[in-house]
Amino acid sequence: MAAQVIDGKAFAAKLRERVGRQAAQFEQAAGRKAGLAVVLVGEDPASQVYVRSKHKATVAANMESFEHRLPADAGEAELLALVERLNADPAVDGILVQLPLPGHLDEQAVIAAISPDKDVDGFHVTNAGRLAVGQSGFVPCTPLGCMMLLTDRLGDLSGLEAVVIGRSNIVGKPMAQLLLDANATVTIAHSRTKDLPVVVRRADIVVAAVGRAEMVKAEWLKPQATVIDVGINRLPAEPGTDKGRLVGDVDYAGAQGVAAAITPVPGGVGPMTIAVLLRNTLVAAYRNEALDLPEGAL
Ligand SMILES: NC(=O)C1=CN([C@@H]2O[C@H](COP(=O)(O)OP(=O)(O)OC[C@H]3O[C@@H](n4cnc5c(N)ncnc54)[C@H](OP(=O)(O)O)[C@@H]3O)[C@@H](O)[C@H]2O)C=CC1
Ligand SMILES: Nc1nc(=O)c2c([nH]1)NC[C@@H]1CN(c3ccc(C(=O)N[C@@H](CCC(=O)O)C(=O)O)cc3)C=[N+]21
Repeated sequence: MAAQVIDGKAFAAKLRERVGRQAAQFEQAAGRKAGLAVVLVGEDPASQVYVRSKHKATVAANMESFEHRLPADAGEAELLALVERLNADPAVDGILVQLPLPGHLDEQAVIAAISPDKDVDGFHVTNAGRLAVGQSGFVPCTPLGCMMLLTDRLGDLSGLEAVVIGRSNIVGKPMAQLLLDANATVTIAHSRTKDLPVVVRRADIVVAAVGRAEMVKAEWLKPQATVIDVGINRLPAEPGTDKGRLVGDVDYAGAQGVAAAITPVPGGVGPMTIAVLLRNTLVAAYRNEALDLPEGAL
């Protein structure tokens, strides 16, 4: 039987709608809209696409969107000064500095400059630490979105074997942390893992966050596994076309014959990331105004 397709796009649309309704209520209560500032340094085309879709989604969810573009050769002092201004701006609840930054800029220093209470990406060490010790803070959008899809599908994850492939600070590590908090038995695999197919084979839940097109093969999967494919890889354009198609880190077609359920690329995790960003921004807005988020809101 073919695997079920986990429709992240539809799930994300519902989440954005809920956030939009709550954002309208926030505006009533606070006398202003919740605000998200996005900072883009340079002209990376993929980043420009993301930033544009974040802007549209923010406005559609009844929030204010502030876009700041700096040239690719902007100095670190200039970027840090902008972050400081956004930290101090009461109209800004959330700050996102689009990554990757051009090579001459120190990403860690820039992230460290963002106020943890406005760090809706959840990348600041304060928020990473809060996640690690179980305090409430901001959780990175992509892993939180993956968890929403998993718990929606599987309910209680207690005792399930989860394998996360990838250990980045923005996806793999926080993903593993969330799965652990949900009482899964968690393994983190990475480029030094000796026998990845064998490790993946024991997983009831596979989260692939590697950045290698179709690396995870159908034969690696345990039958009836649930597969969350975070990877976004653009294949080279076919002759006669201008853009290559997007694929994930998992051999999607093959996995469909083995897995119980799988997220597609596009239309899986990607749309969830943006929806959770809006959710985090609204949570930040309620906190910044010291208002209580309505019970069971999001
Ligand atoms: N859908 C979405 O919203 C988002 C999608 N992404 C996508 O997710 C993917 C991962 O992103 P990100 O975490 O930032 O990537 P990074 O490049 O920071 O991390 C990749 C991880 O994969 C591991 N890895 C690399 N090669 C192998 C291999 N052959 N076998 C096993 N593990 C390997 C690396 O191991 P090691 O640590 O040993 O080097 C590393 O931990 C990318 O495709 C990215 O575009 C990212 C963010 C959001
Ligand atoms: N500070 C920061 N925070 C991020 O959250 C962040 C970042 N920097 N840098 C880049 C990555 C990547 N990322 C994605 C968001 C949405 C889609 C998305 O919506 N993807 C669509 C397809 C989009 C397309 O067609 O290109 C989909 O999968 O259906 C993908 C990837 C956020 N990131």
